[in-house]
Amino acid sequence: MRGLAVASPLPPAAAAARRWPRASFSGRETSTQCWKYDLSQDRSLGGSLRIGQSQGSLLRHHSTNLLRPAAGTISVEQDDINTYLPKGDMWSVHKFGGTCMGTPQRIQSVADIVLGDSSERKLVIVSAMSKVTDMMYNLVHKAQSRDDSYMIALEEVFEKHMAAAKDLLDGEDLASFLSQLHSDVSSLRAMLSAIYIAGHATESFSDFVVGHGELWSAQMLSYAIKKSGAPCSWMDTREVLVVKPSGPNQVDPDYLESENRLQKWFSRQPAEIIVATGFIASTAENIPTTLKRDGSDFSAAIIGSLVRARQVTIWTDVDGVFSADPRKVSEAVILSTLSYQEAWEMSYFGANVLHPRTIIPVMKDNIPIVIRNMFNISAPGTMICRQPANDNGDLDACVKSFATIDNLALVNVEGTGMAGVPGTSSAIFSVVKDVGANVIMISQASSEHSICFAVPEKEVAAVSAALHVRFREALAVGRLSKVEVINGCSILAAVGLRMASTPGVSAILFDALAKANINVRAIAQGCSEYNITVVLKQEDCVRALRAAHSRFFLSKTTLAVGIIGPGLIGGTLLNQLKDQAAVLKENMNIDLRVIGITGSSTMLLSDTGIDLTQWKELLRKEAEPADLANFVRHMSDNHVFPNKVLVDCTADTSVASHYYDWLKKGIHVITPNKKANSGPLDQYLKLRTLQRASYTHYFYEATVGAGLPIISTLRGLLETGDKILHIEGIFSGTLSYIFNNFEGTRTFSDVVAEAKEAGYTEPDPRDDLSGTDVARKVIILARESGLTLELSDIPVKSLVPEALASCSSADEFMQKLPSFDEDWAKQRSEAEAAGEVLRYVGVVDAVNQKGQVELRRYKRDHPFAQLSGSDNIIAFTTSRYKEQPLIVRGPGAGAEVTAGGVFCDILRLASSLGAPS
Ligand SMILES: NC(=O)c1ccc[n+]([C@@H]2O[C@H](COP(=O)([O-])OP(=O)(O)OC[C@H]3O[C@@H](n4cnc5c(N)ncnc54)[C@H](O)[C@@H]3O)[C@@H](O)[C@H]2O)c1
Ligand SMILES: N[C@@H](CCO)C(=O)O
Ligand code: NA
Repeated sequence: MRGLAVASPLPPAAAAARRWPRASFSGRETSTQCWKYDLSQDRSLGGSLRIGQSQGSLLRHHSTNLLRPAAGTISVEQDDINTYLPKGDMWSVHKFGGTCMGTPQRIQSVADIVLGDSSERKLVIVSAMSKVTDMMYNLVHKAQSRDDSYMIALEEVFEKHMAAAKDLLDGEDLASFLSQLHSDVSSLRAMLSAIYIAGHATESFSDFVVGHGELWSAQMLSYAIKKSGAPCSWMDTREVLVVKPSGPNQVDPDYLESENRLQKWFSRQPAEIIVATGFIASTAENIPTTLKRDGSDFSAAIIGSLVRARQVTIWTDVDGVFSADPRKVSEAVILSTLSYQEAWEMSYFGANVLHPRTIIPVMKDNIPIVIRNMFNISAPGTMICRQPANDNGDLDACVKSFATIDNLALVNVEGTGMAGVPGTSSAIFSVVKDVGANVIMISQASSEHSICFAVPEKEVAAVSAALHVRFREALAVGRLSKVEVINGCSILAAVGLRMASTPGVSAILFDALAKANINVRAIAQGCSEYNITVVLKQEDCVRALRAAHSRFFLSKTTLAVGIIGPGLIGGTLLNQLKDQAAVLKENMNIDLRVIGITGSSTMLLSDTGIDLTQWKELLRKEAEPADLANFVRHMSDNHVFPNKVLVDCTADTSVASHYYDWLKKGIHVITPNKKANSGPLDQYLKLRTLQRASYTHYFYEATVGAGLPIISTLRGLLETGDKILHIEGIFSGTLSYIFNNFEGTRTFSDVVAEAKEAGYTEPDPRDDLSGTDVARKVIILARESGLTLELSDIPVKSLVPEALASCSSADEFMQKLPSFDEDWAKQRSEAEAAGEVLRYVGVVDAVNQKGQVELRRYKRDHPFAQLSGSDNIIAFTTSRYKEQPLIVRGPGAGAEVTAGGVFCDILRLASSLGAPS
């Protein structure tokens, strides 16, 4: 049918003029998905013709038909029409809403957009100027409530349009518009006066009044377009668009009648550009009415369908349809395409998409709708069509968007008496219907022991009460065990057409939720699989939305970081994060935001991320008194980021004692602090058990060997089934440095001071010299290997002279240390005389379940004697590495390498949260 016009040898304008008076369609949606063109009414056509489905016959018959018309019916497969129709002379339909028509300048811009469209024929649907529809409803309201200020209000309406017209038009156009405006306002005055007298307005009176906004805006725009010399008519759609009521505040178009009327209209006014009124229509009896809610979009879709438009463009003030509410998800993106069903689903969830009703008329004709921003013409907008062309088959791309609904309650009806008993769900939902509550989602497991559904929270009390009444007996005898209400719920829905045919989508969704530590209360997925709906706690909803969105969308794996202890390691880490953040974002899609830094006296908090180029200064100037509880609350209350990590860069036992609670709250923990893993065994085991049982991560690579891969190497051995026999090494960067450099040229105390200066020592160097730091590392590795040892089980040879153990500060210790230099010089020379060196080593004896820390002497050719700087060396002897141990060696202390090790843990966390590897 559309092919008739397409293959026409006539010039386009003439073809269109001929087409419409003669085009009459019937039986358009047949069961065989055929389109039929009824030529019987077309007197210029004679005979009978049926068009086949192959390209050749289609085209041949088309041209035959046009050159030598025949009467009868043409049926063409829908797909053929799409394939063979050239787009050239088809209609382009545009719709401009009230905001687009808000001022004379905007109306002029609308005219420019229409003129810039190179389609041969354009039909432009407009709403009333912004606020005018409300003004018109207000007139009616005032008149029927006997408020005679309706006269002044009508005057304001008049003034507004007159002013706009004077700005926009001139000469004869202006005169004729104003004369029409005058005459319309007079009839409105008469109508409103009648309403005032009656104290009542019928729906059609009201519709008559209200529809004038569109009549005026359409006329103004058509004059504005004509001013540029383009042929343009305006159409009062009440003359063509016939609708019938189909429910409260709802109408259905009468396509056949509307089409007939449209043809007649075209036969009278075959212009290339037509500006038509949105929103208004008439009944079959020619009584003015409106299309009710979302009226103008609906008008555009119906008219788009009537003229078989190439495309319907809905102009608005946003760049298109977002992948999620941009107020909640800052990385939401504009979708380039959506299928009709996806748009449908999304509009249900309140996304700023078209009302589902609007989509129906164009959907049946496969006419694409494009949503575009009139204030940003460069944005291509979102195209809603049958099967988006750019669906490239990516797993991630099959979810198009996420939406949420808040303020819901779940009702759970449970009991063994439900299974296999037909009618239970019918009974439940008829109660819900009687209460008038709206069921948002339903879920029933196939065991049939429970059925749950979500309703708006404000309706749940009535639903619950009614269910208790209805099932009183069943509850009393135990056939039902409970009717339970769970308040404070939200729905998160993932929408996407290709979820249907793509395995793994729900796995990704639930994985993202699990990793954000979000509990899912109920799940529903319709058979259409356009939508997976999960019910969760309302307080988790935005976080869930962000977690799911960032997992599917491309956008970054976002991780909010809280740094505790911005000292040497913490401070170096902050600087490394500053330098690397942009690269990570660009190359790895990882978005790290430090949202808090706390030292022991002050803390700095931010909801969206601290500017790391000046964190030191900010911490000095804008900080508040430090309070660890508030700091942690700031992290856990933050709903901007789905994933959070606390990085403990202190050496504090009390900070470490909180890890368990933080992990419980779903906050990941990363630390170079050895206190937790080398503290009391029971607490350590509790922590590890929690870590294993949750999706919350606890990483501590830098606790042993700083940035060297010690923990990860050990884990790799264990997890692949190797057996640890023995771990031996130099675990202290400080002591390594000291004995590597204590070669007779400098005193022992000087070398210790150098190690401290180089940042190798613990905050208190006695922790290093006493062997405690090494013992802690031995314990950490021993426990990691499965040994259940306490720190006190490790015999430690302390290098701290007894007399200095009681020094009150690290400084005092450093001052008094030189008095022991002689003793040290002696020990060193004795070893040297024997061709040996001093080395401080730690041992994990897994076979005998023991650990040990001591100062040993090694021959000069021993690998432990070959170290330099702050090198650590760790030798793993295992079942697989039995003859030759696996050795890891390198600098094992120092700010950069340690902070680097902590940073590595942060990235390990990001990657386990879904960042690319
Ligand atoms: N220096 C290294 O080479 C190295 C290597 C591996 C591991 N580590 C570990 O890294 C951690 C930090 O070492 P560092 O050398 O940076 O020490 P540091 O003394 O320079 O820094 C510690 C910071 O933590 C702050 N702090 C202490 N208690 C706090 C509390 N309760 N709340 C908030 N802040 C607190 C301090 O004010 C200081 O700013 C230690 O656990 C250490 O064992 C250090
Ligand atoms: N003080 C420690 C830091 C690394 O844990 C050392 O010297 O090894
Ligand atoms: Na390490």
